[in-house]
This record gives sequence, structure tokens and C-alpha cells, in this order.
Amino acid sequence: MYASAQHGASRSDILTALGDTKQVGRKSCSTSGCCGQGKCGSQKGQGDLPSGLWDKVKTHPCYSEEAHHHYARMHVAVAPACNIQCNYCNRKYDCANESRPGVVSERLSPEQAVKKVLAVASAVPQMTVLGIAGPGDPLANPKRTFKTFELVKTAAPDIKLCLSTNGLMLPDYIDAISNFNVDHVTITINTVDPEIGTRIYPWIFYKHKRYTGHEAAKILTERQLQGLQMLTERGVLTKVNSVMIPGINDHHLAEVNKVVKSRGGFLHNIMPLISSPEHGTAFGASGQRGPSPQELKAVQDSCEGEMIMMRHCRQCRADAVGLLGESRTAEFTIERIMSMELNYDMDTRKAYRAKVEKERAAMIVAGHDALVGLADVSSDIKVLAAVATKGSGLINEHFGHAAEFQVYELSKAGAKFVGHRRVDVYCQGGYGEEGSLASIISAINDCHAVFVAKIGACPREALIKAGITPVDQFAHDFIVKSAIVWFTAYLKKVNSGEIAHVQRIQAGSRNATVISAA
Ligand SMILES: C[S@@+](CC[C@H](N)C(=O)[O-])C[C@H]1O[C@@H](n2cnc3c(N)ncnc32)[C@H](O)[C@@H]1O
Ligand code: SF4
Ligand code: SF4
Repeated sequence: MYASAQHGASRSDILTALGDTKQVGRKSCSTSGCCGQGKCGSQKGQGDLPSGLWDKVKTHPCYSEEAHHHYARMHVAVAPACNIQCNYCNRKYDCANESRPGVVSERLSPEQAVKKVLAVASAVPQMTVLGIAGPGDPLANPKRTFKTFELVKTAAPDIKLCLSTNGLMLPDYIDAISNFNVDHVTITINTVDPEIGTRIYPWIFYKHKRYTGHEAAKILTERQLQGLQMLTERGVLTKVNSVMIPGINDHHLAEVNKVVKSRGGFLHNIMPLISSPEHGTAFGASGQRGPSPQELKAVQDSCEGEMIMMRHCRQCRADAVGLLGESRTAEFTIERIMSMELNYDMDTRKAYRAKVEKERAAMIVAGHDALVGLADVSSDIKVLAAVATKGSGLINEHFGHAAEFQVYELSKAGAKFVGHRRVDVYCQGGYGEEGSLASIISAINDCHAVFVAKIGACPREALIKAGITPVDQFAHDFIVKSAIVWFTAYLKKVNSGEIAHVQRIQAGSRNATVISAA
């Protein structure tokens, strides 16, 4: 969503919260994308949320794009079994360096899981959410799943609980989900047409029986939609994941979006198929490709309407820990946790959140103020910009250390987060830098600029040669504000004839640019 639509409070509320009442009456923005009341944006965004809903999502890194800069999540791998087979999933393949759904290094008992939650919560005060997302299906392992929730709810009551399911057993566990105060549920719905389902799901196991073909896909779809409706009736916020599989369901995802929206889905996360022959999946073996970033964005854009589209999913491992895009899993192995001193202090966590909220408010105000400057420039140009960040909404990563770039679309409406690109880190200790630089340039080739905290002479020169402007004058400043200020200056130069606006070419090969290997 756009900078102008990233929060549920008005600019005045924010300034008041900041204690800056002097500024409350200052001119607020009046561009087409921003009404100056925080309820703005050319499309439905979280700025349009009623405050009750905003309160539910404002510290959830997956349910709020804006929150993902500040808050972390963790998954505990307590659910090994699954009751269906997807052609893109092989849970036996594990690689500690790989971030991809279904991948885990250690499976945990509920008792180990709660110990891990307390260890992470003590060390990472920005961790707000515990999710169970496999490596199989949480509802195919109900005892382990709900035991974990029960233990965590008692030991760490300030942590939100989440689960991610294929939905087959969802209607049977709606009461348990409500009783354990699971705040957020994700259902993977790749199709609402059983015919398409036959190409994604070879079998399901339901009520002690194995089903295949059309019958299997029909049962799965009906149970998923029934479960979604039941969650909506109970007031549980539901995210729908859809894996985009070119040639199979890409043309059908707009229909999925309509159907899940009509049943009360809150957020739609269309994510790219990850498929490599070495993962040992049916799609990997058949050569089924995933979408390019441009194909993914086009489908996400086509679904943008009444339902909020999630574009910042990192397709995490089933034992992921940290901010989205950051991997701290290796710091919290069972062996290490057992020897850790736990210091789970709710007051410290609360104080940390209060500090984060102040910083967040300052960031939003800075974005609003930058939009005021943009309001005076007329143009319908849109450009993409890549950003190197370690979090907190700041440009605070060195070009050479970035393992991903966040991508923003800049237009008169503001700065809108539209995705991220995983890259090989440029600094390789003197070996292989040329190769990684070429692949980074290929991955962000559709961007006009790259915002970094610092950049060396060699990559700077190569980026300029490729037509991408390296921008380091906003080091450690807010991303959204800086991007808008840079874009305002860019438009002014284009309008005065000082520079010519050129369309950027598409980002490079699919393998170089596909989002996260999660
Ligand atoms: C590992 S699953 C665990 C939760 C549950 N079993 C499910 O499928 O919803 C978490 C998410 O990762 C997605 N996923 C698994 N393998 C994938 C792949 N190869 N490419 C893209 N998404 C994948 C699933 O579709 C699901 O939305
Ligand atoms: S439902 Fe989830 S865990 Fe089961 S096969 Fe599909 S992706 Fe894998
Ligand atoms: S997989 Fe996506 S939705 Fe799940 S925790 Fe990671 S970023 Fe959030």
C-alpha cells in the first residue's frame, strides 16, 4: 500500500501521539493519493481499516506491510504430518541455508516449542507473533498444535498466535481455534475449480480414506471455503495464500480473489511457485516454472480492489525466526536454547514496543510531509526503486551486504511497497563479486534507482552504466520519505527537460529475480 495509506490514525493523531501538537494544524497533503486524514490511498489499503481491525494487525508483520519493518515473527516446527499432497511440496528435503516453506532443521515437541518461544521472546523484543506452519499441516497434527498454543498462551500471553493450513480439516477445528484465542489463520487456496485442482493435488486423505482426481480436489475446495466462512463468522482474521503456478492457475487467481473476498477473507497473499528439480517435487521434476516478478506483480495488481493484497511475504521456513527477510533460526537451535538463560519480561517487551511505535509514528509523519512537496508536481510517471534495508523502515544497509532489495513503486500517489528481490550478497571477500554484481543488476534492472546506506566505487560505476542510479544521500533516513523526496526531484528534472524519462527494461532472468527461495 502507499505511504499515505499505511496507518489507521490521522496525521493529527500521530503528531499528538508524538507530543508534537505544534504541527497538528500544518498544511496536510492533498494529492489524489492522500486526503491528509490517514484514510487515503488510491486503492483499498490498511489506512482504510476501522480502528478495531487496525489494532489487531498493527504489530503483525505479515498482516501489515508497514509493521513488517519493525516486528518479527517465529515459526515452531511442531507439525510434521500432512493429509494432502501438493505437487510443489517435498518436506523431506532440508537445507539449513535455504529459506522455503516446509523446510526445517529440527522438529520440536510442544514443550520444546514453548521453551524456544520464551528464548526468542527474551532475546528479540520485537517478536510479536508465533505461527505454526508445518513442516506439514498444523490441523493434520491437532494434538501437537493445540498443546503448543495452550502452553504458549499461558507462558507468554502477549504473543499473538497464528496457524497456516491447507484447510481440509478446518471446519472441524473452528471451536478449538476460537477457544485457544488463535488470532490469525491462513488457508492455502490455490483454486476454486476442482478441475484445476486435479493438476495441483494428486491426493488427499480424508476420513480414513484416500481420494484422488476430481473428487479429491472437490472435497478440498469445499472444505476450504466452508472453513473460511466459519472463521469469518467467528471474527477470526483470515489470510488466503495462493501459489501462482504459470499455465495452471495464473489466469484463475482473480476468480479465487473474488470468491475468498465474498466469504470474508481479510488479506490475499499471491506468492510465486518455487520449483527446482533438486527439491524433489512433482513440479520440479516436470519442469513446471514459477512466475517472474513482473508476472507476479501483474496478477497481484489485477486483484487489487476491496481486499488487501499482501506483497511482502518471504515464504518462510517452518522454523523461521526474526524480521521477515532476516534469518535468525541458527541462533535458536534446541541445543542452544537448553543452555540459555531465559528472561521473559513483559514490561521490557512493552517498553520496547512503545519505543517502536514512536519511531513508526515519526516515520509516517515524515512520509506525509514529503507528499506535500510531491503535490506541487504534475506527472503520471511511475518508476520502481530498490532499497537496501535491515529494518525499522530505514535505508540502513550497505549495497554490498544486502541479501535482498525491497522494491517500491513511486508515483504521484506516493511510495508503494510492491515486492522484494532476493540476491546473492555482493561482498564475497574478494571472490565471485563480478558474478554476483551481474546477477544483482539483472534482479533490479526494472528499477530507476537503488537506495543504499553506502556503496563502493566499483558497483556504483556498474549500476550507473546499467542505467540504475545509486542513491546514498539518504543513508539512515526513512525509506518512504526519502523515496518521495528523490522522486519529486526526479519529476521536476523531467518536467524542466533537464533529464529524459526512459522506461526501464524488465528485470532479468527468472532465476536471478524470483522472490525468496522460501
Ligand atoms: C509449508 S506450508 C505449511 C502450511 C500448510 N500445510 C499449507 O500448505 O497451507 C506454508 C505455505 O507454503 C506454501 N508452499 C509450500 N511449498 C511451496 C512452493 N514450492 N512454492 C510456493 N509456495 C509453497 C504452501 O502452499 C503454504 O501456503
Ligand atoms: S498442504 Fe502444506 S505441507 Fe501439505 S503438501 Fe501441501 S504445502 Fe506441503
Ligand atoms: S511465510 Fe509469509 S505470511 Fe508466513 S510468516 Fe513468512 S512472511 Fe509471514
